[in-house]
Amino acid sequence: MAEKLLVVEDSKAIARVIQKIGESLNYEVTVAGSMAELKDILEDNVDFFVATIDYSLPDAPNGEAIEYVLSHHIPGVVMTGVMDDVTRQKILAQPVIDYIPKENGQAYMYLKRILYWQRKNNKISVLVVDDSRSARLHIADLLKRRNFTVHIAENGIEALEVLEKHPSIKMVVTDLEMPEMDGIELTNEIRRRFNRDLLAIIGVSGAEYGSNTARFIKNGADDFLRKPFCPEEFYCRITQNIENLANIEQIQKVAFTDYLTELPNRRAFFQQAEGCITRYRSKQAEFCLVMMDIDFFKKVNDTYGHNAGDHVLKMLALYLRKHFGTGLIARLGGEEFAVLIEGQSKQQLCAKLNDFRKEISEKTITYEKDAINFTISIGVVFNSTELLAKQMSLADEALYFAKENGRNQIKVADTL
Ligand SMILES: Nc1nc2c(ncn2[C@@H]2O[C@H](COP(=O)(O)OP(=O)(O)OP(=O)(O)O)[C@@H](O)[C@H]2O)c(=O)[nH]1
Repeated sequence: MAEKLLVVEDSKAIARVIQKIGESLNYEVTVAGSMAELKDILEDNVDFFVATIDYSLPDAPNGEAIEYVLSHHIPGVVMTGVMDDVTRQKILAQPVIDYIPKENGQAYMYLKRILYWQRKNNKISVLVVDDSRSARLHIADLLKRRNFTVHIAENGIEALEVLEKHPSIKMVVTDLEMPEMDGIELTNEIRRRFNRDLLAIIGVSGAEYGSNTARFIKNGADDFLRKPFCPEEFYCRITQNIENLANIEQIQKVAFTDYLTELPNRRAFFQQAEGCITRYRSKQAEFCLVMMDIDFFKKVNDTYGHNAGDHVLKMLALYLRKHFGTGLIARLGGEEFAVLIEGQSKQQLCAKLNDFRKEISEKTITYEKDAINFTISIGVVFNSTELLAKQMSLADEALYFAKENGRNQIKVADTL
């Protein structure tokens, strides 16, 4: 079910922009154009995930709507055209998610980022490390407003223990001066265990120690906040670092995934196969490395078109997932796939592969008005102690032999 976004805004044009932003993020949007409308809406329904609140409404000109929305336990982002410092302080004294001056189009881009992350953040854990209880609670409170899952620690040693227990932690916000182990030592220790792709570190320290910014960064921190900091700066840095991690994750996903079938690609297969084989060997399991190729695939493309060919590749990937999902499957390129699986015995693995080959040969794939039949050839090497590249070349030779021998069959490398 879609989360609900409440837009409190008297300008119809701005409300429409925010509504569009909300809908593009799959929020179900309700608009209140005045304080009176807001009261009516919240009388019947307080089930809103988040609200955007215009500071000045015709019937509530001094931010009254903010307190009203927050009193219904609805987290709110304040949008305002009033830019003076007194208003800003008044807004930030309340537990709002953020405060956005409606200066230009960037304000709406920033709002979109907030609304996007507000839904994702509850799956992201952040560790706050500070020996001062009040500082810890303040940072934890700011993070909870943004929906993060928060862990806390009083010093570096405790922080390492918490990190060990909660591998889901993606970000550490650490103070500098702490007993037992300070923030710089902690940053150093964390970087020995987690690289920057997996975990971000933000160092925090008092204004009088200017050089600490560089010390934190040189020791592996990603960012730095000087105390006392304002909530807006804190949120900007947190969001920026979370977005960096998400971008790296996305780039890695793209680099290791086949775009068409969404199976792991050749790079991913080479990266993961050695580890799989080592695991199979250490538990003395029977295993095999399989190279698989669609027969006369060019004919499928020539007869039914390239899109139909793509559909066949996607369907084969689905069947591979269904049959060999517990192993490692990859599309190596074109119409060639690799599978690494363990089983009870060579016979059982052979039977499994043969059942798969047979099922594919009997299946009819429909694409638009066409019914497409195709077969696959398989080359396999069992329990090989050779290096991965050699195992792949042995399975490939067996595959070539299966093709030469008439296709739609399995050849085992050591029977060549
Ligand atoms: N639709 C589609 N076709 C692809 C893709 N990648 C490679 N191909 C096609 O796969 C075909 C492979 O042809 P061949 O190497 O001659 O092999 P084949 O026709 O399967 O014949 P054998 O392997 O000898 O049985 C070529 O026509 C490629 O254009 C893809 O992503 N989508």
